[in-house]
Amino acid sequence: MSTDLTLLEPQALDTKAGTVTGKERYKAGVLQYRKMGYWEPDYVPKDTDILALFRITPQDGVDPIEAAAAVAGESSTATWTVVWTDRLTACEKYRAKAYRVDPVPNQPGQFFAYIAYDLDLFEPGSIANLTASIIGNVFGFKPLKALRLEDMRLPVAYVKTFDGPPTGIVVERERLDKFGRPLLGATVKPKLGLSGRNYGRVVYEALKGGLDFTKDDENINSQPFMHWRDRFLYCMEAVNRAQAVTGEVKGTYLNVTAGTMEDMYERAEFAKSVGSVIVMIDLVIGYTAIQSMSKWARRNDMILHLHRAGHGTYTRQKTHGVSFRVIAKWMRLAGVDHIHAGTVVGKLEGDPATTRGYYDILREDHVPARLENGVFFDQDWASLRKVMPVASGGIHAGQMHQLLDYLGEDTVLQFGGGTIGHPMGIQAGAIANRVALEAMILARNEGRDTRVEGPQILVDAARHCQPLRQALDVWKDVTFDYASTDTPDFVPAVTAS
Ligand SMILES: O=C(COP(=O)(O)O)[C@H](O)[C@H](O)COP(=O)(O)O
Ligand SMILES: [Mg+2]
Repeated sequence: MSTDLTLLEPQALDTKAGTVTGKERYKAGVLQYRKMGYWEPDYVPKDTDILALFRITPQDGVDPIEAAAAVAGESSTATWTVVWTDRLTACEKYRAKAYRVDPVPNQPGQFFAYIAYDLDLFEPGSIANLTASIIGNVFGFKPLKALRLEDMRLPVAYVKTFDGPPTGIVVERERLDKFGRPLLGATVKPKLGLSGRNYGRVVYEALKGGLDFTKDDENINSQPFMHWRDRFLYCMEAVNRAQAVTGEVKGTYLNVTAGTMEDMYERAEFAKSVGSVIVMIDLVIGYTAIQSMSKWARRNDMILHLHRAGHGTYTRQKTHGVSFRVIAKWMRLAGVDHIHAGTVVGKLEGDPATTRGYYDILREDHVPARLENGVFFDQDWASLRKVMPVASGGIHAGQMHQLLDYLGEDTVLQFGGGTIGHPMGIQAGAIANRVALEAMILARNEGRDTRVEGPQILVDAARHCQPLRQALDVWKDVTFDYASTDTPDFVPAVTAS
């Protein structure tokens, strides 16, 4: 299997260093970025450098090396013209350095540009500060048709300036007393419109039927049909009753997303005061708000669930925006305990190889570069806690073997429609999911090949479980087989042995 970028065909790029030195360097006027020192092909990144890999699509006629140097310049110290005030600073150190440009395989006009940033350019422990440089002005830069941040290497020295997830996978499992299997959840549906009391009924039935969690949808906050306080009270009544009848720890992610930090803190404090073990926020609240909520969750021993609402606007298209693998890294730093990371088989974007990369980033302590999963850099997390990936969006019991196979054990499998839409009702929907999961885990632990035997294992389990039988019947033909937009650029090379 080949993961070496140097195997790429060299292209006719003029890669030689072109930095202007001496008196000419600081003469007033405009100088190419590569001549200003933002292209250093011989640069060897330091262990403490932050590295970024951009996919650049230069305008027609723009030299890719100059485009890469411009990205380095505009995302660090440069402006469009020479400024003599550079000389009042340690400018050689502070300049970001584009040090490598490769053509993207099979994508004429696109290039991978590697850029190194000195650690001193960034405030410790602030995603807002990091992103203001790395995805700041540079995304509107005219000489580029398009720009995408594909990956980052965050040095240990930087990782250590963040607290990371307040709870993490290990402690979450201990608090919930649930081991050896994925957790099961459901998003309450319909997304909008239920009153507090009806909403609480859905939560109760789903939890009593065997799910571990239910959750608010991303757009449920405090609307006229159900104010947040009503929802929190009815949900916690449901949680407490379900815990009493099942003897299991249960939770419901109460979405505290609101228009201001003050409102979010008020809602989170209330969730805590009525006994919730978990609160939820949406990605759209912004990086600083996420970090604030993470600190709150850490202080209050709460699990923090993040719904990645909005990410598709900038993660999905391969030539533009920010890859979700980078968002996943930022969110592990920022400190969330759960994050939606894709299902592969469900209704939303999720190529298997690319999704695997996200899951590794969230769950491993050391993530090696694996180009076939879209991971370009080794990433050492230096014992930062692990984030539980959440698989959610158009999944049902009939896919249980695939979910386990693709996503592994440390995950939350969330069936919204796939619980609440069950023909026998919500509790039956939950039973179907729990029985399907337990049957699959048992088969796996017995050493069976669940990837191959999965459908039969489900059919066998359904013989003794009418809710599972009905779930398999109703949803058996439901698949979402569409082409993925966000696929890796490298495939493993098959080598003869
Ligand atoms: O409400 C749902 C899923 O409902 P259902 O289970 O009924 O489809 C979630 O908002 C999406 O999963 C988000 O997507 P992602 O997890 O990819 O961010
Ligand atoms: Mg939703």
